[in-house]
Amino acid sequence: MTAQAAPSTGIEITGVTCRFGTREALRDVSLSLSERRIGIIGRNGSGKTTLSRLIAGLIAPDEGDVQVAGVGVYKDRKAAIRNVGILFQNPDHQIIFPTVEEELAFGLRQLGQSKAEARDGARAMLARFGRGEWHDRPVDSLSQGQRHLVCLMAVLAMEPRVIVLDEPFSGLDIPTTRALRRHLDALPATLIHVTHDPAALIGYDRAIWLDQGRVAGDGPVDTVLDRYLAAMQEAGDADADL
Ligand SMILES: Nc1ncnc2c1ncn2[C@@H]1O[C@H](COP(=O)(O)OP(=O)(O)OP(=O)(O)O)[C@@H](O)[C@H]1O
Repeated sequence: MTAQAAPSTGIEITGVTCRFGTREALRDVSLSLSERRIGIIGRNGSGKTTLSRLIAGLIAPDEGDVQVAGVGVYKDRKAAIRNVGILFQNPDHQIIFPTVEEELAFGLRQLGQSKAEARDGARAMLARFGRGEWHDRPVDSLSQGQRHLVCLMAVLAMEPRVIVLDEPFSGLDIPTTRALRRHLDALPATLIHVTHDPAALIGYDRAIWLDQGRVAGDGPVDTVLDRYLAAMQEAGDADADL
């Protein structure tokens, strides 16, 4: 019997252009991502969130193709939720249920778990972050940072192969950030981490710098960050794009 080739676990982005009206958020981007820890940096409006949403299959490219582990993530949503989880920048764009436990259990139900399994899975995840008492808390009663943590726990509970994190530490206090960072570092999943903070990418395998919808830098973190920070210094305050 011949050994079968292992299925691809990588992310293949091929010739992707993404427009909003006449604005090109991404232009002809091709990336083959197989590293476990990948950072995406760039200025406001450079296309980072658009790229994250494409990888998670939440939007379709106008041109080109996005595959994760061999799955067309926009076309095959059922397979995509097993392959990719995304943490949005704003928790209120993600949360749909009134209580914390329901929010965490929802994703597990989507994966085919029974009600009881999903409830147990949700409670186990809350316990892992020392937030067991949150299970019946109305989401409305939590702070923005706490709601962000709920979203992250919901993604982690589903154990996707790839986790896309859009500014995962925004709004979290220092102990929670540290606990989260430790937890993320230990995960076997591939992490795609969108950030404005170069320090968040220390120890990462690869950094991608987006500028005006194109890849301006791609390679080892130190090299890409050096070039990115030099360019930001050069741009200076006068060019702040608000
Ligand atoms: N839904 C939308 N409708 C119209 N334009 C959009 C939409 N989403 C993004 N854009 C535009 O696409 C470009 C890229 O936006 P994107 O949100 O991907 O940037 P970003 O790098 O994530 O920015 P930030 O760091 O500010 O979050 C911007 O010019 C933005 O105005």
